[in-house]
Amino acid sequence: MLGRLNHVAIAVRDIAAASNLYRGTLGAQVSEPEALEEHGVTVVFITLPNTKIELLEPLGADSPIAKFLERNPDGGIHHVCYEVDDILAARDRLVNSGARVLGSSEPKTGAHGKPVLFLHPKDFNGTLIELEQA
Ligand SMILES: CC[C@H](C(=O)O)C(=O)SCCNC(=O)CCNC(=O)[C@H](O)C(C)(C)COP(=O)(O)OP(=O)(O)OC[C@H]1O[C@@H](n2cnc3c(N)ncnc32)[C@H](O)[C@@H]1OP(=O)(O)O
Ligand SMILES: [Co+2]
Repeated sequence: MLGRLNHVAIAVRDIAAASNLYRGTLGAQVSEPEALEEHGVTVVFITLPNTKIELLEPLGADSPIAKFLERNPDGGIHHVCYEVDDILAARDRLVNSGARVLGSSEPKTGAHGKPVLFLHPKDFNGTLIELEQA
C-alpha cells in the first residue's frame, strides 16, 4: 500500500529563520512560504534529490501544531508523509484494521493540491503519519 516517502515535516516557531538556515547554512533549495489557512499552518518545502522536507509554522489560534511546539519549544520532526495509489482504499483498509483517521475521514486537500489524510500517532509507534494521494 505505501509508496514513496513524499516528505518529512519539521515544526518550527519561525519559518523565515528556519528557511534561511536551510537556504544559507545548509545550501538547500527552499520554496516561498505558503499560508494554508484551512490547515492552520504556513509551509515551505525544501526539495531534496530523493524527497522533500516540509517546514511548518503555526498559523492562527487553533493551529494543530501549537501544542506540539509547546511540548517541543525548539521545534522537531512532526510527521512523515507517505504516498498511496488510492487514498480512499487506504483509508478503508486502515479503518477496518482499527486505526484512527484524524478529523473527518474524508480526505482534505493538502499543500500539493492532492487529497491527504492523517493517522493518529498513538496507533503508529508515536509517529504522526500523513497519507497523500500519489
Ligand atoms: C495538509 C497540509 C500539509 C501537507 O503536508 O500537505 C500538512 O502536513 S499540515 C500539518 C498540520 N496538520 C496536522 O498535523 C493535522 C493532523 N494533526 C492533528 O490533528 C494533531 O496534531 C494531533 C491530533 C495529531 C495532535 O494534536 P495535539 O498535540 O493538540 O493533541 P494531544 O496533545 O491530545 O496529543 C495526543 C497525543 O499525541 C501526541 N502527539 C501529538 N502530536 C504528535 C506528533 N506530531 N508526533 C507524535 N506524537 C504526537 C501527544 O504527545 C499526545 O500523546 P500523550 O502521550 O497522550 O501525551
Ligand atoms: Co505534511
